[in-house]
Amino acid sequence: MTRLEQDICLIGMPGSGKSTIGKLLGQRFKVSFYDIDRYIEKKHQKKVSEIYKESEENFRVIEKIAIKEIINLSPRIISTGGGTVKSDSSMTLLKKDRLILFINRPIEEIKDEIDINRPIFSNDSTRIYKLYEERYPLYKRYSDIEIINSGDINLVIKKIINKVNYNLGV
Ligand SMILES: Nc1ncnc2c1ncn2[C@@H]1O[C@H](COP(=O)(O)OP(=O)(O)O)[C@@H](O)[C@H]1O
Ligand SMILES: O=C(O)C1=C[C@@H](OP(=O)(O)O)[C@@H](O)[C@H](O)C1
Ligand SMILES: [Mg+2]
Repeated sequence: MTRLEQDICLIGMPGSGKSTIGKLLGQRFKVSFYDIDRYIEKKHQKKVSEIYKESEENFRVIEKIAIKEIINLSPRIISTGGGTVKSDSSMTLLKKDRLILFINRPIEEIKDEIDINRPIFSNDSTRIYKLYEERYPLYKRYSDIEIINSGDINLVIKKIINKVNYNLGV
């Protein structure tokens, strides 16, 4: 497949690989890619972790405005932040005309890699398990396809392309 037949949005836990995979898919298909967090950082000239630390509520408002602006730019691929699924109205905007992929990376692999000092984990490495429990139903609810992200990321990209094609009957 040389063309990406369907616009895509990636959801999943923090550290699951959404930003990395979104960028790789954009390069693979030579299509436009936006990462919501990077867009927010450019727009506000501030780290998302700082905005989030000041107030999650305010961050979710900023995030929803960013989603509206990004959608107007008609990107083919969008990577969300791990908590975007907490806002039903944000997900309704993203779900329209887009295939939603749940990037599910084994928690142990996420835990081994990420900095637990991220504000979302409040310096507590066990917090990620609780977060996964809380959010898993949301990732399932909003996704069309689940992708296990484990092992060679290039093989994961291939798996995504195959699953997207299969889903579209291509
Ligand atoms: N399959 C994989 N193999 C090795 N490292 C991975 C894999 N998937 C993601 N990563 C790494 O995990 C880290 C978090 O990825 P990132 O794309 O920032 O996740 P997210 O945007 O979901 O928070 C990055 O360092 C990335 O390179
Ligand atoms: O899970 C969350 O609530 C968050 C995840 C982060 O994005 P990543 O999933 O890309 O790390 C970022 O949007 C913000 O710090 C909040
Ligand atoms: Mg990210």
